[in-house]
This record gives sequence, structure tokens and C-alpha cells, in this order.
Amino acid sequence: PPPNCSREQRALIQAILKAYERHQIPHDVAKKLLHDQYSVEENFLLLTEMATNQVQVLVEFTKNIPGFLSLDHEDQIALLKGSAVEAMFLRSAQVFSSKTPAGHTEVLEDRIRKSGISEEFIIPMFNFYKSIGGLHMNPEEQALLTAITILTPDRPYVKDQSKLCTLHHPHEPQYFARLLGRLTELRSLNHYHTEIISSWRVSDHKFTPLLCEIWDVQ
Ligand SMILES: CC(C)c1onc(-c2c(Cl)cccc2Cl)c1COc1ccc2c(ccn2Cc2cccc(C(=O)O)c2)c1
Repeated sequence: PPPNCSREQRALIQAILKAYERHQIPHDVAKKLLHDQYSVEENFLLLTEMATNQVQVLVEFTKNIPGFLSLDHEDQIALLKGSAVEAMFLRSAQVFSSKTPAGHTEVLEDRIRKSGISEEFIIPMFNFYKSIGGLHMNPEEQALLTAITILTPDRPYVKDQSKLCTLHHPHEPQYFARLLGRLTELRSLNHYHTEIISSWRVSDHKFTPLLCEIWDVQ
């Protein structure tokens, strides 16, 4: 955290970083990336398992963001539903740009490319991954950017938007001006993702109950 950061802000950043680093995908799930078969079906199933896992990781992380649990319960749900896809794009982008065990990122990229997603969505998706990688974010920035994405008040169905802004700490934007620019790119991926989901559903792909709930499908 920057030198002119107050003690209270430093504590907040530490709390968010700790929560972020505590919740990762279990290694056995991440390891499956390397071992399971390579058919489009197999890739879709593996990615579905990873997405389901990521939603669970995301909920745990969010519950540990100081102040989140003091928000109106319906707003908590609305924030999670509204930010899940963006937070998972961020998370997968950070995995691509981090030094995860050799081979994971290439295999993950390959499986995403061969999971039934049409090329028109793959291009912006991997452009985003490259642009996030180019920012060389440190863990604090990754954790804070994810927390900001989740706490973004202008999600559909969020009622109490003013309360959320106090959680924002107006001091951050000067550090995250560039990073916040990525949030707009994330929004566009949200729209692409809605199309991706419906094209999978057209070809009768099944999601897990948790994904159906958080993405309002089926
Ligand atoms: C339902 C499923 C097919 C799906 O629908 N949209 C997306 C989809 C796609 Cl294809 C791209 C981006 C976002 C989504 Cl929801 C997905 C797959 O979601 C994923 C896949 C992988 C993800 C994630 C999130 C992270 N990772 C990578 C990862 C790998 C190893 C370790 C860790 C870790 O955290 O330690 C993370 C989500």
C-alpha cells in the first residue's frame, strides 16, 4: 500500500488481501486441468466444475470483505449475482498472467478455446486476458480490483447504492485509475458471456444448480 495510505486503509487492504489469498481453487480441481480428456464435452464439463468452484471461492472471499455482511441481505445477493461473471473473468485473467504451475495456463487456454464458445467471443476474451496481464498487478491490486468489481453499486436490483459507496474509500481511484478502466472492458465481457451461455443452452449443455442460480438460467 502507498505511503500516504492511512492506518485504517492499510488494515482494510490487508483484510481484503488475506481473504483473497485464503480462497483459491483446491489443487485437485486445478490439477484436473492437466489430466482429463480433451473433447469439447470434456472441456465444457471441466470448465463447469471450475466455474462452480470459483463461485464458491468468490462467495467466501466476498463474505470476508469488511462491511459486506453489514449490507442489506438482498443487496448482498444482488452484488454477487451482478459481479460473479466479471469477478471470474478477472480471476481467470489473473491466473493466465500469473506464474501458475507451468502448463496450467496453456491447458486452460486450450480448453476454453475448445469448449464450444464461438470465435467471436474468444477474441475479446483473450484480448482482455492480455490487457490484464499487461498491467502486471500485484496481489493487493488483484484483490482490491476484485473487491471493487463486487462492490460496484450500479448492479441490477441493488437498492441501497449510497451505503455501498462508503465502502469504496474515495482514495482508491487515484491508484486504480488505469485498473478501473479495465472494469469497463469487464462489463463488455459480461454481455458477451450472456450470449455464450445461451449458445451453450441452445446446444443443450447443462450447468450446475449454483451456476443456474447465480446466472438466472434454466
Ligand atoms: C460454466 C462454464 C463452462 C463456464 O461458463 N463461462 C465460463 C467462463 C469462462 Cl470460459 C471464462 C471466464 C469466466 C467464465 Cl465464468 C466458464 C468457465 O469458468 C471458469 C473457468 C476457469 C476459471 C474461472 C475462474 C478462474 N479460472 C481458472 C483457474 C484455474 C486454476 C486455478 C484457479 C484459482 O483460482 O486458483 C483459477 C472460471
